[in-house]
Amino acid sequence: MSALENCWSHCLTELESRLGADQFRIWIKPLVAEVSGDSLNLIVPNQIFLQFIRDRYLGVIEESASSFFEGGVPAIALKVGNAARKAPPPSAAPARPVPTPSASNQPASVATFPAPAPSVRPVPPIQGGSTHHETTRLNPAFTFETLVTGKANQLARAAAQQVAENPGVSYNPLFVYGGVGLGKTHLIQAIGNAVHQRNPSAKIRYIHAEKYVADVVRAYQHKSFDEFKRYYHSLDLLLIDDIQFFVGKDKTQEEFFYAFNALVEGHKQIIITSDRYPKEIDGLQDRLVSRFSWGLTVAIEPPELEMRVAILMMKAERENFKLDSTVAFFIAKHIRSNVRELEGALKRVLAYARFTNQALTLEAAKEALRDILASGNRQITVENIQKTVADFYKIKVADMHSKKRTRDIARPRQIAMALTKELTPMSLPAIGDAFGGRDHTTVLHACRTIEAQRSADSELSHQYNVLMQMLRS
Ligand SMILES: Nc1ncnc2c1ncn2[C@@H]1O[C@H](COP(=O)(O)OP(=O)(O)OP(=O)(O)O)[C@@H](O)[C@H]1O
Repeated sequence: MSALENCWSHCLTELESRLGADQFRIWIKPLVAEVSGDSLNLIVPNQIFLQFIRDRYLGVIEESASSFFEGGVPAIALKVGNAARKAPPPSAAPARPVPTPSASNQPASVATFPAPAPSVRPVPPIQGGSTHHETTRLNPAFTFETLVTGKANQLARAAAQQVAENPGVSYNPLFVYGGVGLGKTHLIQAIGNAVHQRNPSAKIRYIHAEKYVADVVRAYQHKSFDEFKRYYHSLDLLLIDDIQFFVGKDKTQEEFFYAFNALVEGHKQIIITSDRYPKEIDGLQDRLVSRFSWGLTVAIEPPELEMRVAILMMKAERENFKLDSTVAFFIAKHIRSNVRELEGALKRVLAYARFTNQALTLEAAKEALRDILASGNRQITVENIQKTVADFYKIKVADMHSKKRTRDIARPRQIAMALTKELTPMSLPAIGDAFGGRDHTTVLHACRTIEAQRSADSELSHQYNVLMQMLRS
């Protein structure tokens, strides 16, 4: 093996550990290395891939190569081509296999309270109780292995993994928040599946908040609160999804408060999700909100382009479909709102290709997604942005044009200006006009202020992302 071949071998090993298995498999593994004189040519499948590698990964590839040569960087050229793939060098770590159902991936049996549906097999009632308890399952597909990681969810995932390894010890409660379809349920069920796998006898309960409310109502009607309490207070892990559904349900909040205290005191783990940061959930009792911040609160943001492509590639792979990166980019560029929509678009494209019995080309994907793209291409207007932001911050649309400068009005107005700059082709003076005849320097100042504050203030950054998601969906 030549020095350059050895160097590429070294880069592969180093890049896999630096970038993580998902990014490595999607972006680095498809590169085919060829030595040409003193230069290392990396052959990529197409032009878009080339641009992406050049913009995002060439820097790290060069760093890695330079560490092999102890400082000197070999010439590395990116080229589009169809080079036959060589066998991977011996030191290159294999790509992570696609998880298949196995003992590690089996659904957890989870007790539920009380009987949710007659179709589910009943198991004997717990001692003294009059209500039937039944088994339900966590979704076996929602595991850490099938969750693609990116900037948008890496913190949440790291926290979730810690909690899965040490439930009741590290962060209690773990509170995960983020917009619709961004993987909150997937993440918390991954914790449930991991805990079950380590400890099959752990008493785990996943419940949607709406169902918990219904359980409280039923316990109330059947005067079976004692049993209700005994059941919930005896769990080892309680996963409760979409807690914003507790708003305005005082009796539910009270019961949950008792369950929360009993579980945390007993070092049993609670994991909660919501579409909002706890303090933003109007109508939730203060004592609950303050308890939610006892542990760790983490956000899941909408995935960036690269992560959306990785999700598409992974989902297609699981369906035994090799998705061309050009097609994956095309879908990911156009479907930006959330992962559920991304999955829907991919299913459509795959079904179309199977149904029409044709290869999954870019043309086929465009055809399959024609109506989604047509509706998604609608223009985002400044009026729409002003209304969405005003509703979100509970101020009047008129305040977007007014001269008021109090912070609770000036901040949303600045956010709306920054969003208008980002989401519409309007010029700074035109934006100034639309915001009560302000000068273009005021708009520029607003955009810069919001940009700086987004990097410094994670809460503001989250709000900005949520607004962006609302406007684009
Ligand atoms: N990072 C990811 N990697 C792989 N799949 C993902 C990822 N994020 C979300 N998904 C998939 O997207 C779909 C929607 O995710 P999920 O139901 O967990 O979202 P959610 O945030 O709980 O939505 P909602 O707010 O509507 O309850 C699921 O099929 C999930 O597997």
